[in-house]
Amino acid sequence: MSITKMGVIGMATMGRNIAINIAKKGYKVYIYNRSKEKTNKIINQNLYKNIIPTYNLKEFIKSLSYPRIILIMIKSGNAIDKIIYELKNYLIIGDIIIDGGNTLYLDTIIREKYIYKIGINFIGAGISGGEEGALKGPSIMPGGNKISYKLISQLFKKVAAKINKNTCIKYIGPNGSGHYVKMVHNGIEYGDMQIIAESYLILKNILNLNNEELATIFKKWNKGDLNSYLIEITYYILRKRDEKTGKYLIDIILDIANQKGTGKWSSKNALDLCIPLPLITQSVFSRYFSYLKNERVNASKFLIAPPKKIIGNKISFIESVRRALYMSKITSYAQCFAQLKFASNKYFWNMNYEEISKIFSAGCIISAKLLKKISEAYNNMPNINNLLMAPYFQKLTSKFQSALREIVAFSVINGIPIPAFSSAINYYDSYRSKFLPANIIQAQRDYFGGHTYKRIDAIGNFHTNWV
Ligand SMILES: NC(=O)C1=CN([C@@H]2O[C@H](COP(=O)(O)OP(=O)(O)OC[C@H]3O[C@@H](n4cnc5c(N)ncnc54)[C@H](OP(=O)(O)O)[C@@H]3O)[C@@H](O)[C@H]2O)C=CC1
Ligand SMILES: O=C(CO)[C@H](O)[C@H](O)COP(=O)(O)O
Repeated sequence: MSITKMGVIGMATMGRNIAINIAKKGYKVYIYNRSKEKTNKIINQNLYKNIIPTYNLKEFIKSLSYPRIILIMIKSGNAIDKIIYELKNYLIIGDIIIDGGNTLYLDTIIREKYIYKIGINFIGAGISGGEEGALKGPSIMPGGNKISYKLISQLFKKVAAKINKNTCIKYIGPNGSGHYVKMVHNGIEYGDMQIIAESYLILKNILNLNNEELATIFKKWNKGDLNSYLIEITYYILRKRDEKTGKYLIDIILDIANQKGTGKWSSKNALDLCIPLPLITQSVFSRYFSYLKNERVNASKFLIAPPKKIIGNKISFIESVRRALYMSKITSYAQCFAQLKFASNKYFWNMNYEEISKIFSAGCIISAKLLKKISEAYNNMPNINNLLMAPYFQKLTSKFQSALREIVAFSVINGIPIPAFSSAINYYDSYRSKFLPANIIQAQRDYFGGHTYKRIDAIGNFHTNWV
């Protein structure tokens, strides 16, 4: 069946730009937004004749042909339930609703079940790329009923980002799997942003570099292994001047990092699954630390910093920071892909990690050169438990670990907070540890609570009368 038209609900940043993107590909796009101002704004821009405004849901649905394909791009949470509740009055068996927002995968699992029961197909699609990606080609992670996905796949392949011969969309799996992958994508995004921020802090505080010098370093890094969207925009951010004052904008931006919460979802999920995700969790906590601005300012007057140690060779220090950043990035992706694997097994999603790394390769916030190495690693070893064990990453981390150790130690000695960098080396060391001191913890649990322990020389649970 050939699709020629579809509907988009929600004309804020993402919905508007995806609607334009779809229209550019020659489809008729009927748009609807709760408040009419956003709809009128896009129409007044006179962009494409095949973007057609509608002002209530009834009119919106009537404009579409069967099966009606409706992409919802609105604020996640209750708003999605409300809109589905209204839509359900007008939809018939076989119509397709796609939730393209940042929805919690657990909500998608519930909604898919409910909507499927009434005969409507539901796809929970993670979409990444921000404003620019939505317009030029985002990375799309669809989950849900595979037959419905097949109906919309041709259209969405035209909309998605392309890199080399790869189109950044692939069916992920049933029910909430697409939104789960988007959640993990955002966890990676939090980690990447935090380790870039820590690199900036180390270089700024230890080497006293100015914004132009810092920008030059990021520009150079972007030409090598660290090549990524986030490193690229950091270069532009560091050079941007404030229109009002003429000063560097970065020096005027308050050091409080906000969040909508998807990074927190990743961390909470890892805690629920009982799997380690320290770098992402430290990145979430770092945003929480940033909120304590007044307390931090006050504490800085009373809690003494250590005396500054001077570094020897500036050039080799910068190279160590680059290696520390790359090593941290690798451990971060290793943690997050291990999280995907654990969840995929638990929920029977049968995820393909090679394909997922390819979807992340362009159009999204975490697009990076490293993802090519990750997809190659999964191509060679599809069932590997942890990316650190892939021969390429074994070799690379054994070479780069000393730089990360050096930078973490030097930052700690100088009193520079680097929670994500230090969690990266701790993850690496914990993962490669044949022995961890959990025997002490287990003995303590048995001592105070009779919780029993296992022995290395016998099978079963044992309890000791410790006193
Ligand atoms: N911004 C980004 O960079 C990215 C966002 N996303 C996700 O995509 C989705 C859309 O994001 P974005 O475009 O930024 O928009 P926002 O998340 O800022 O949401 C604003 C839109 O939601 C609509 N809305 C809010 N509540 C309701 C409701 N109860 N009923 C109907 N409509 C409602 C608003 O309508 P009204 O104008 O009437 O208020 C408006 O169109 C979100 O889930 C977001 O998390 C995903 C990737 C990137
Ligand atoms: O999904 C996104 C990109 O992939 C959004 O930009 C996301 O909302 C940013 O997350 P937060 O507001 O929590 O920093």
